[in-house]
Amino acid sequence: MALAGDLTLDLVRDSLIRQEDTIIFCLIERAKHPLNAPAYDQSYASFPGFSGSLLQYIVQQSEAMQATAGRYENPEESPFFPDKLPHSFVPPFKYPQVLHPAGTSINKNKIIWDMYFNQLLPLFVAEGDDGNYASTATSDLACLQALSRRIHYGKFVAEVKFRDAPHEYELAIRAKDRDALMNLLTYENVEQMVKKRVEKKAMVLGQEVSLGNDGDKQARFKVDPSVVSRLYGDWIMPFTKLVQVEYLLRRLD
Ligand SMILES: C=C(O[C@@H]1C=C(C(=O)O)C=C[C@H]1O)C(=O)O
Repeated sequence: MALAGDLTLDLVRDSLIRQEDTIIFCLIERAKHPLNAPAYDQSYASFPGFSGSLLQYIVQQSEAMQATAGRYENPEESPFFPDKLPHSFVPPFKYPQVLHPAGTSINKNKIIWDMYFNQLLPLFVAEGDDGNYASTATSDLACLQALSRRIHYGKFVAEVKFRDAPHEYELAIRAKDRDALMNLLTYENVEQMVKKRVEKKAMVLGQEVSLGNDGDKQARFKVDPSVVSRLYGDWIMPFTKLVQVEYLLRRLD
């Protein structure tokens, strides 16, 4: 969603809520396949002129192709391999200038990548190997992009919170007081609601749907709803808040 100048916290929250659906659908798609370890093994395949795993190959090549089609011109998008990107060939679109320009330099994709592969993936995919490595890596890319977009959306969250209470934020920014900024931007009640809502969405969006009588069937979900709640509580929201603090620290530059 492109945000106009009349950015409000409600609009920003609406976008975050819609992005929950995207993230859960992406996880459901990835969970179709087992772990498929060779996709992440550097020694499994060699691509001409490229060193890395099949997954890295798919991510870097896809990002490069999407960059030529203008994906990273949008301030809501952050690439995983920013050093390797070609220029866009499409006519520039006038995205509303909402963020302070220093926001562009914030990119937390390294910690998102590590969290996704080292912590999250083993929690929601089965062990095993079905050989579908290209499709698996494509699903991983979709998950990574959805998580990255959501977490970097913290820049917009921070901007709107700053505009709503500039004096309070300015004091903490000038004192470079990260703890004070964290306290100002944290809403515990919102976070509890988010965790409950994503757990419920994982149940609704990931349920088995059949035409028979479902009443006596044990509920089975394509992705464990408690994992989705944990993903938000342990990683997505803390990382989004980290983006918010880092953005605010640069907001008066
Ligand atoms: C995004 C917000 O800011 C903070 C971060 C949250 C998140 O990442 O979902 C939720 C609540 C706040 O603690 C918000 O207030 O909506």
